[in-house]
Amino acid sequence: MAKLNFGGSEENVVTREEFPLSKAQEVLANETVAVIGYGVQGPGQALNQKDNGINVIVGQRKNSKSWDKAVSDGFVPGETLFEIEEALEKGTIICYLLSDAAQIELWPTVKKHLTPGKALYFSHGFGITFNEQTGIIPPADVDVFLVAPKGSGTSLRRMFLQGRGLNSSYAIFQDATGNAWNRVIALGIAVGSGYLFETDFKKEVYSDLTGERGTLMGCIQGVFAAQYDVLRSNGHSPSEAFNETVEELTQSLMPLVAENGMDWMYANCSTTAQRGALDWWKKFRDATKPVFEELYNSVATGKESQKSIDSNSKADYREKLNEELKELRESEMWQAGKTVRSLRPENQVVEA
Ligand SMILES: NC(=O)c1ccc[n+]([C@@H]2O[C@H](COP(=O)([O-])OP(=O)(O)OC[C@H]3O[C@@H](n4cnc5c(N)ncnc54)[C@H](O)[C@@H]3O)[C@@H](O)[C@H]2O)c1
Ligand SMILES: CC(C)(O)[C@@H](O)C(=O)O
Ligand SMILES: [Mg+2]
Ligand SMILES: [Mg+2]
Repeated sequence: MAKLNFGGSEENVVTREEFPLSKAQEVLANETVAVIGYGVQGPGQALNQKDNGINVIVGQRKNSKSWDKAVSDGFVPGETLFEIEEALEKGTIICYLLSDAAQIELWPTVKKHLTPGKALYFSHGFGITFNEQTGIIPPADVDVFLVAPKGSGTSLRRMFLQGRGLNSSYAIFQDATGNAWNRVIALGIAVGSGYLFETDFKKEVYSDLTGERGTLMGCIQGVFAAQYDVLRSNGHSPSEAFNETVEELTQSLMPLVAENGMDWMYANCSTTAQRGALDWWKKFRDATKPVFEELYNSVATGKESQKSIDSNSKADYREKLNEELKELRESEMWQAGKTVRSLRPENQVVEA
């Protein structure tokens, strides 16, 4: 395990150089990895493992869209694709990739199949950390660990196919076999992680819930909407407001920030932009910090996890979700975005 300096703090990370795929294949040679659930993470992790030569099977409800997707992705019913219980029985490592709320419902079934020496793998610290809400308490004689890709399952697969790798965190909650570290790192490499950084279950879920509600999705949509509204109410056209709020960020500036960092970005725009951005960033930090404190507190007190469990278990969950997504999709800002996206040259149909 390498110790790397992250802005002055030493942290443990595991790279592919240090733990190559050949080592992961060796560690997992006698294992059957059962990926339970084929939603967003399921396909990314199962397909990457399959392409990496790991003995992977999928457990999914029959007569579902996800079952059909698994078939069209190359998993074969009766050979590498099974009903959930059959996969649980066959698997020596159970990758529990149902939605966090569904994991509660299926837990008694999963527990039944966790015989001594097996491993229970998560991609989130949710079920274990909030066990008073989820009831997920594994038996003491199985390994329990997580690999949490820091991004969507869609990106995990795409980046794998491009020869790249998404970063993941890893954590061990229970080492019953004495081999949990090798198992979890091997899985982390096999699912296509670029590198792995160490965490624990509680830190993973607190940071993940904060991030997705914060800068990754909740906050960014709120900030987009605020700036777009101000531009629109001051007479700017939708195309101008969208380009200046979203399109330039995602298409031009963020890829450069990703490559070079924010100081480089500031240094490589006009002196006018530089001055303004330097003057304003602290004001935005100070304005949003209390909201982030409120958010973190809501995560740490278990309010966010409870809300997510409650809403997910309602019968009209999908219907309500679709209504809320429709509100976003049909907002003027994202309708303008649809037109803007269609105008990107790579999205234009070129006539011969
Ligand atoms: N979505 C992501 O990109 C992402 C990223 C990092 C970590 N995670 C974590 O990975 C895990 C899986 O998340 P996901 O987003 O892939 O899940 P998901 O919401 O896509 O659901 C996964 C599967 O659960 C099945 N399912 C739902 N309810 C069920 C039930 N009652 N009984 C049986 N099957 C049921 C669905 O058919 C689906 O195949 C979660 O712990 C999540 O927090 C997800
Ligand atoms: C992809 C995300 C937002 O990082 C993940 O945490 C999720 O829950 O889907
Ligand atoms: Mg998450
Ligand atoms: Mg996340």
